[in-house]
Amino acid sequence: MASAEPTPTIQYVSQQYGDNVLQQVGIWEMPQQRGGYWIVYIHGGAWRDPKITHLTFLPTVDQLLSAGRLPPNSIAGFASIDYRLSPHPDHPQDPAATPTSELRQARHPDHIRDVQAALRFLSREHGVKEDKYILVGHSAGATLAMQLLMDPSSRAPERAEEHVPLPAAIVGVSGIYDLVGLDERHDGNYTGFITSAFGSDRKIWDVASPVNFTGNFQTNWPNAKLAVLAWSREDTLIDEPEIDKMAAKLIKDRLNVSVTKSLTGEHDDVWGSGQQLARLIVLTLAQIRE
Ligand SMILES: N[C@@H](CC(=O)c1ccccc1NC=O)C(=O)O
Repeated sequence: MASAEPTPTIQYVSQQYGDNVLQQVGIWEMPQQRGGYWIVYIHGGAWRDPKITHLTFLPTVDQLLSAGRLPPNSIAGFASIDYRLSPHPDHPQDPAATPTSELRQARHPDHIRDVQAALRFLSREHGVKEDKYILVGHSAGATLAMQLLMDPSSRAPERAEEHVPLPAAIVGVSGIYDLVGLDERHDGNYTGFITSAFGSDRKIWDVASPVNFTGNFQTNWPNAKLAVLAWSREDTLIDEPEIDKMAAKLIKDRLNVSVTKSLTGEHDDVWGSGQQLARLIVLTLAQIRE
């Protein structure tokens, strides 16, 4: 039956979930395929790079739709979250001449609050429900994915308006999980962007770092199916101890963890063409649909 299935049509919209221009989500919805998982992406860019936006997920969406590798009805849609960014010295803004809604002056916990607000919006407006999506984060986006599980306000079932749906699986790609350790191993070269995002108090960096989470990830994420951690040995920005320490913490907390170091290329190559993220998503889907 070569000609049976028409190619699924997919509509792209971007929608605001807040007043800042960066408080928006890109959504690719497959209306005729309700019932499958949503794939929700959080981009990286060190919490500050305005050139890395939700649209960096587009090559992955294209790959997944064109490759014909997705089982029928396995995907309900794709969403990619923008969130308010911190200041970047290479992209200065004049506060006197810039509308507040365009200022990039976020400071932790603004980034994670925006991710939570975006997930609530996606749940309300698009049916992205608890356990019915895979959360994929790259670099600082992987930090945010883990921070979602660390934050008690993510889990407020008694207060419906605050409740944030948690994913069935998380895929952390080239993630930052230990802010102090990462900066130390890079001779303080990351102090600038970490300070821009978290302030100068390293005690706050430690509390915000997923590897130092004093709670238990499994307790906070009781319906977890799978945590995937992926990294490329050719990544010159994020080194191996990041994925190793994160894996150790998740395993200690008794989550089902899959670690792969078989990505290739530089830090941003793992999402650049979309091929590697698409492959990770296909594998993750296969594992959680078993
Ligand atoms: N392009 C970023 C740098 C960046 O994204 C980055 C640098 C080192 C380690 C991790 C990084 N990104 C994580 O989200 C910047 O302009 O600050």
